[in-house]
Amino acid sequence: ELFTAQVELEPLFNTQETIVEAFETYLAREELRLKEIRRRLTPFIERGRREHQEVLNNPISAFLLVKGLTLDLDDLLTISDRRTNPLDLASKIAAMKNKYKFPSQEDLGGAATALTRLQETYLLEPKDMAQGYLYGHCCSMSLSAEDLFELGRQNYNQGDHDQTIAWMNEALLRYHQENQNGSIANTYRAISHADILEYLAFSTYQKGELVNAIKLTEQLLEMEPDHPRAGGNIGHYQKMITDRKGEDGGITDQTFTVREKRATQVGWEKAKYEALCRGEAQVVQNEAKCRYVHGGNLYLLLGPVKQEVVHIKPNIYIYYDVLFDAETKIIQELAKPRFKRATVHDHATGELVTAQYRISKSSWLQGDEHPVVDKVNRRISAITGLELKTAEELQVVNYGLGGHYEPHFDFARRDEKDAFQSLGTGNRIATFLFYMTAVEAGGATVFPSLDLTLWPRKGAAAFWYNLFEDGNGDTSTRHAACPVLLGTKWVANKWMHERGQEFIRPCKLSPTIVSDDDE
Ligand SMILES: O=C(O)CCC(=O)C(=O)O
Ligand SMILES: [Fe+2]
Repeated sequence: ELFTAQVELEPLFNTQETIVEAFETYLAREELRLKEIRRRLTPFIERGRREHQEVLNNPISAFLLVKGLTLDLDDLLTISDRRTNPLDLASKIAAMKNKYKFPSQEDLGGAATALTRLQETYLLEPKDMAQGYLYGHCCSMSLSAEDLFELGRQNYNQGDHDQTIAWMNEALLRYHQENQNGSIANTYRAISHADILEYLAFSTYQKGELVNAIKLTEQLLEMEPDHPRAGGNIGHYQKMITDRKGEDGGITDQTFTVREKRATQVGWEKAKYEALCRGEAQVVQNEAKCRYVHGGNLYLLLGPVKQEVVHIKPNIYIYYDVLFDAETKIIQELAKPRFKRATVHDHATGELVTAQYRISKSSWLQGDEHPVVDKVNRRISAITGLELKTAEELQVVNYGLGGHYEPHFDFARRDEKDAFQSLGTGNRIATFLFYMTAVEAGGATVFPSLDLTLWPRKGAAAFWYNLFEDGNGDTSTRHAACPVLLGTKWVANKWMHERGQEFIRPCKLSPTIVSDDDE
């Protein structure tokens, strides 16, 4: 899949350019062909304008009249019917499929899902998105009725009827606008008014709004009296209404706020996660403070780092300016050729699988493969004071379209089937997370139990312990990566493990939380 990492979409510009070239050639040839047809038709038109007797009186022009409607007509038809040009185009494009990257149906689905995810998380309106607006940011494009219809259809296929209705309503509006300003020739439309109405009616029915579903289906029937399904559907809906009589009119959701309604749909944690992604519901940390630290480390004495304590118990730190632009570039170049779609642990089987709730690509960089990786590793060790011998390799991540990672723990739970057992280094004691890019909008790291949102700052890093001192997982460290709304998000993870930290952070029997003074 290409949609799971932004960098993987870059080659599509090459593909697009070649497609444009192929069509330019096609158009130029077609234009020539049409011009030739017009040129050959001109004598017919001119003869028609002349005095008929005069044409007939001259044997040459009489001959031409006869030739025109025999030989010349055959030639005209042959040229009108010439298929070599479209066939050339088709075979050229078929050949391109082996040479260039093309997105798949799965990519199309993934890209549409991404838009839905962004819409839900950031409470975007389809009518704004239809104009290309995202969170007050706009761009020079807008969606056509066909585009909007396709988004509706993708949502329909995923069984999301609220979204289907929202997009189809926009499609309908745009359809009428386009018809009014004549911006599209009706003969070449890929969809009809009736197509949109059918989706609208059916999703409305799926939501249980039978009266509205009947109204919409009646409109459909008016447009297409022979529609194969409309008549039957109306009968079916009417029968359902009769059967339902006497029952309560159904649930109205008017008493709920948007957020409450969302919580009933997706659960408390996800609703909180989304709110934090929007920068809402954050608790301001009064005790938060900034300072320069060196922790007695020689390396840092040469240049202490700026530390901000953004949360206490559990302690979460942000370090500023701990990754330099030149290093970021090298790390990105090293990571790109080895990108693999990010996987998650399947609880039941212990296997690694891809999942909709984690959309990104990542690769692992070894300390000895480039001096920069080694230097960065040593810097993490110096900042955190932790032993890195037992740490995992540096994981470099690029998020995809609407890329995100839903709430999760970085540590393995006791019931999890050999998550890290094979490594023999114990559980993930701590997480060090570099932000390699700033994200234009969205893409925060959020902690739903802590009401905490961290906005990516280029060159900064977040750090926290995942385990209590007795080795038990600290469930309040559950966190998530919000969908990227605008811009690019790259991060790099370093997960430190328990082994090797015994003298640095000796384990205790009671689950005391590391406090700021413990370092
Ligand atoms: O990208 C982020 O903000 C968080 C990433 C994360 O939690 C992870 O990769 O485990
Ligand atoms: Fe994580």
